[in-house]
Parts: sequence; structure tokens; C-alpha cells
Amino acid sequence: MTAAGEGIGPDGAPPARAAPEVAIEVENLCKSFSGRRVVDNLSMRVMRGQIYGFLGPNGSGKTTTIRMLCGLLTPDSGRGTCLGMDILTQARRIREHVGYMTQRFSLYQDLSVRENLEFVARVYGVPEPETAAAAALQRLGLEGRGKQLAGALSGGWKQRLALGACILPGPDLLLLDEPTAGVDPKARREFWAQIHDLAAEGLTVLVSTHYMDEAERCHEIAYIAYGKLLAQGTVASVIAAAGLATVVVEVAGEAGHEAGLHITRLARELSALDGVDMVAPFGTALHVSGRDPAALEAALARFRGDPRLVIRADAPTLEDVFIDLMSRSKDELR
Ligand SMILES: Nc1ncnc2c1ncn2[C@@H]1O[C@H](COP(=O)(O)OP(=O)(O)OP(=O)(O)O)[C@@H](O)[C@H]1O
Repeated sequence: MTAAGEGIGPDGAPPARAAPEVAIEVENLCKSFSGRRVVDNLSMRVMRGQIYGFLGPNGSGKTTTIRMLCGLLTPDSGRGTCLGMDILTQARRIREHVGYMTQRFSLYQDLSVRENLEFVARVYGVPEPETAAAAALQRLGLEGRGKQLAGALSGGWKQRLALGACILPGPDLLLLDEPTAGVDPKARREFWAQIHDLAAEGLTVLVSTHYMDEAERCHEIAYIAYGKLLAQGTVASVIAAAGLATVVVEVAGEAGHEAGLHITRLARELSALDGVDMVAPFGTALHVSGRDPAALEAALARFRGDPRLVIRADAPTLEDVFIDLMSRSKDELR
């Protein structure tokens, strides 16, 4: 399969305007189901060769957005291009150049790994399907598993096979919807090494995930909640833009149940204070964050003299920032 074509498409529409280095550019996308808006004025831009992470709570509209980008769903309003083609008028052409890995493993469980890949190659009209499947097996480190039934693979290998099937037809863009959900850390790490190799070859990858470590592996991320895009950029810029101050409060000299009780009591006490917007326990420590550093400091002042506590400033984590963004948008909707 060739790269996104130039000129007039088979559907007669002229190619939409977009800089060649831009893979996805959409503006004000909206989508409602049964009168409920699940994607709300969403605008985003993804550059070619980029790994772009899509994060947000369950039901925030990530899958719906992904389906609009690749022409499987038509937005109610808004405009945009994917691989230089118009998402409203050139959906069929877009689909020819996109590999979409859905949340559910959808290959044939009772065919072998090799048979699944050969089948995909034939369906997509890949020349010499057997050779293409063998090359995909090798590329994904699946050679030793060619004869194994897909249904008998572990979660990590299944995902790797699904990725192999996605890239067989030679797409220019990969849309991966929570590809590593429920997969163990080693397999996730290997999967991400593959994603980075593919991006290095020029493929653009948009990947949705709930894992913070995966977000940090992306070139850029977007955070979406209640259908709205709340933050976008590199991980460092998203953290900086949140303007959150974070302090770690650790219980010293206590262990086990006693430390747990102390942390729980402390978390309740701190959460109730003005200036404290968020408290999250991490073992025998609490991450305490606030949007106003001076107010946060004032709230913590009376704890500073407690000899059982170690209090130190720390950088907010991406998770701190996302939870804060979500609670802010919830407050705004009230
Ligand atoms: N075809 C549909 N008909 C009606 N409602 C839908 C449809 N597709 C999605 N929804 C609803 O739209 C909302 C957004 O769903 P979507 O799957 O886009 O969220 P998501 O961010 O991908 O969630 P998750 O992280 O759980 O996969 C949800 O409330 C979902 O129930």
C-alpha cells in the first residue's frame, strides 16, 4: 500500500489542504449520542512520525474521537483532515491508509498466528501474502509462535499479533485504542519498543492509554475529560501548564497498620483544608497538591512542627495533574 495519494481521490473530492508534515488536524469536532454530547468542540493536531498519547477517564470520548479521525464515525460538526484527506468527505480513502487496533482482540482465535497474518495480507491485497506474513512474524519476534493458535496466546503476545496484523497492509497512521490494557509490564515495554521502532520508520501513532508510564513514552499527549480536550503538549509542558504545587508528606518511624492509620487520618485532615486541592496516598506518604502554592504552604504550616512527619516539596506527577484537571472540569460542570 502506498502513502496517502495526491490529486483527486476516487470519491471525486479534491484533497483537503494540510501541511505534509501534519498527520491529523481537526477543529471543533462534536459528536452526540441520544442527545448527549460525548465529544465537545475538540481540536487537535498530530505531526507525522509522532507518537501521540490520548488519555482520559473511562467514557471521556477517546474511542469516539479515534473513530471520527479514521472515518468510521461522522462528526455532527467540526472539520479536519487525516493524512491530508478530509474526514467528512474522504473517509473511505482515509481508512485505506490507517491501521486501527480496537480494544477487543479481533483476530481468529482458532487460526494459527501465521494463518491469521496470511489471512489479513490476503484481505488487504498485500502482494505475496505468505512472504509478507513471514516478514511480519520476524519483525515482531513471533517466529517461534507461527504455528500456535491465536486463541492460545497470552495477552501480551495477542496484542503483538494484533499489532502485526495492523501494520501488514503498510498503513501511514496507526490508531491504537488501549492496546496494552491488562498486559504485564514486560510485555508492555516490548510493545512500546515496537511502537517506537515504527514511529522511527515514519509511521504516525495515536495511542489511547490509562497508564501514566505509557503517557511518558509519547512525544506528545492530550488529556480529554467529559468530551473536552483539557491539556495538550509534551509531558513536561502539560505538567508545567497545570501550575500545580505538590508536597510529599511522609510518616516517619511508623510501619504497617499503625502507619496506615496515621496516613488515612492525615489524608482526611489535609483534604478538608483550604489551599489543599488534592491528596493521594502512596505507601506511607501522601502527595498533597494545590493550585495556589502560598495557600498550600499556609495549610501545611501547622504540620511542619510534627516530628513524626517528613515534609518536602516535590514536582507534581502527570497523574497528579490529570486528577486535578478532571476535578476542575467536574467543578465547572456543576
Ligand atoms: N454508538 C454509541 N451509542 C451511544 N453511546 C455511545 C456510543 N459510543 C459511545 N457512546 C458513549 O459515549 C461516551 C464516550 O465513549 P467512548 O467509548 O468514546 O469513551 P472512551 O474515552 O473511549 O472510554 P474508555 O476509556 O472506557 O474506552 C460513553 O458514555 C459511551 O457510553
